[in-house]
Amino acid sequence: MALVTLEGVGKTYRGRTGAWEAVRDFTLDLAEGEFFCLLGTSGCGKTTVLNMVAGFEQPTAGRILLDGRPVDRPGADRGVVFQGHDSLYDWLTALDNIAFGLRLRGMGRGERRAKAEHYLKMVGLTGQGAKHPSELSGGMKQRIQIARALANDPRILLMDEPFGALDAMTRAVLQGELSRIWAETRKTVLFITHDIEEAVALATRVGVMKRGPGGTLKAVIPIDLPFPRERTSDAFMAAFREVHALIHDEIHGAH
Ligand SMILES: Nc1ncnc2c1ncn2[C@@H]1O[C@H](COP(=O)(O)OP(=O)(O)OP(=O)(O)O)[C@@H](O)[C@H]1O
Repeated sequence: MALVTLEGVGKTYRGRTGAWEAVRDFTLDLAEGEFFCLLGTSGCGKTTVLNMVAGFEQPTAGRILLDGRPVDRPGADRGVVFQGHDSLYDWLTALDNIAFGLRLRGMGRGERRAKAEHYLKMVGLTGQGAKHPSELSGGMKQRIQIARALANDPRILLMDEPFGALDAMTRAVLQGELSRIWAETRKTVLFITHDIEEAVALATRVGVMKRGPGGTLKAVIPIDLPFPRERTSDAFMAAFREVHALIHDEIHGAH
């Protein structure tokens, strides 16, 4: 059984300016342990899809199942990592940010601390736990967000362009780190990006979305390359070209 199932999912927003069909007939099964990158141009509905899986938004058509049960609200079984780092609590240290969800679940202080330290180490920030978010770089804040999400041991990690605001070098470093962490934990990941290279570097499968209105899945491409991935290899370039060819029409406006 798939871990997450999206069955004919649609989302029409209704607001003051009328109705906008952001997503139409989106169908996808996510298997346990896979790293699925959802790729598409700006406004095609990627965030809307992720927000529905997260339970922040409700589909207006179709349904979403997690472990066979309908998703109708946010839950600790889904860990969300956003692009910005505003979701970290400024008044808490990095370590306490990581431990926040554990505290809510009633875990004792010692166990909480040990777990938070474990994930701090996993994201390469051992020794930085006493700093507050304002004392951390953008890349470090994203690492803390990832550690916090993992600490809650969710069934799936939902990542919405988590490296979108970072400079190219930091971004490449964090992509490598995330790939290593995924190989270590085999956590199921749904990762949103509009960066083809990022998708090919990280994913076991890439889903390319068609432009909206009515954004939907246009194709799913398995990326059967070993990790860690060598971006200058012929096989990587071939996969890049395959995905690029699919998204080309979306970028250049043809339908
Ligand atoms: N709350 C909302 N109310 C009305 N329309 C919305 C709302 N949220 C998103 N939309 C519209 O739905 C469409 C899809 O938006 P979404 O944010 O899902 O796209 P995206 O692919 O994630 O874009 P980007 O890559 O630019 O973040 C857009 O046309 C957007 O204007």
